[in-house]
Amino acid sequence: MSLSSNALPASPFPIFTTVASYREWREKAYDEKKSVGFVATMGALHEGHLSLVRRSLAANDLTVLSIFVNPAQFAPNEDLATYPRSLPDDVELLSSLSLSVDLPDEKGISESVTRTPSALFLPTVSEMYPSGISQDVSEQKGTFVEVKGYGHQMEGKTRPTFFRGVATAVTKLFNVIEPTRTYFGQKDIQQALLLRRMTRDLLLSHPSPENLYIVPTARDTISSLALASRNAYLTPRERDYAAPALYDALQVGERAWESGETKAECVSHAHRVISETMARLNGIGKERIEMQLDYIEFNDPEGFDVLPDAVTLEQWESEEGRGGQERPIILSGALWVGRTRLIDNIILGDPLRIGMMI
Ligand SMILES: Nc1ncnc2c1ncn2[C@@H]1O[C@H](COP(=O)(O)OP(=O)(O)OP(=O)(O)O)[C@@H](O)[C@H]1O
Ligand SMILES: CC(C)(CO)[C@@H](O)C(=O)[O-]
Ligand code: BAL
Repeated sequence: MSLSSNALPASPFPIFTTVASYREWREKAYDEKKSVGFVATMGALHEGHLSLVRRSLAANDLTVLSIFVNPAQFAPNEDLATYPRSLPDDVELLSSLSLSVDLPDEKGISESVTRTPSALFLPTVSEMYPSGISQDVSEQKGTFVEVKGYGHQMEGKTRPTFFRGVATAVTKLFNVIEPTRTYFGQKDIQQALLLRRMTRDLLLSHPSPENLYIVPTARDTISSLALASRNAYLTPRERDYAAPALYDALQVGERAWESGETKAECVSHAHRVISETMARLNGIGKERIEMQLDYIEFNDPEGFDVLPDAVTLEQWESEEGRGGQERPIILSGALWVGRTRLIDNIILGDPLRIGMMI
């Protein structure tokens, strides 16, 4: 797809489709000693994305978003072709976003300043992959980034090439945007933690690992369903009655964990929530909703190792259980509802210990 500037929606902020044009703008920000916050997205923006943008507006002079549906993170059998794309709506949403921030003026007196998104980076596939890109890893040529040992568990078990695609695209985005700070969502917790590790391993300075922030999951105010672009695939009945079962199941697992049950028991309680929802929704005479649980699991946030079945909260909190470190646990799951794959997670323990914002 090529993007000519007259195909772009009108916008109060510049939209850069080339690396060169963005870099000119970034150079000016360096000259003016302005900090740049960055939010990477695949578009079809929703309140979850906006919560990341607000965090960036609060802490940075300038805020840049990217919208890029990255082919390398979609396996050949996944939904690259149908992924929701809504650029005019996205630009409209961003155009109406502003945040009032109290800043000291030259005399140190606090004054209120209104910040709005500063720029959108909207590259084409060929701009991002000058050597070309195939979704089939065996056919790929060129340079790729792999965070070895951290991308095969949890989401990587079902999507084995996903994190290689994400790490490659995000490395490129970081190289272009050169953010002072960057913001990722808890909804994709493995992605955020893996990318923080990548910034550390690659000795990146823009952003440095401590400037990669993880923002809590934004949820539907009524059903608590985690907001996601792919929720657009859900039918109203799937969205209202089936999809919320994933978070319900995780919450049941969380309560069982806190009451001292073993990991295996907690997982089994969570599974039961899904199977009972399926039975309730698909009773005689009801329009069928296909639901298929991919996984519900407890993982160590450090290396994403699966917790042993027999472990309990008491054991995890003991010196032996977690090697003397006060690490929380990721309780996460993935559920198919119709053609939509939903993911969600709860952090068991103190989220600050994995550097999450609150
Ligand atoms: N509900 C949410 N709360 C907080 N952050 C979110 C939420 N949804 C997405 N994000 C974050 O926004 C960034 C961009 O995500 P992306 O554009 O893939 O949207 P998405 O809603 O996660 O899409 P998908 O439906 O494909 O999972 C990621 O860092 C992601 O974790
Ligand atoms: C981080 C990301 C923009 C990389 O393509 C994507 O995985 C996403 O939106 O979560
Ligand atoms: N937010 C995750 C992007 C993906 O599933 O491809």
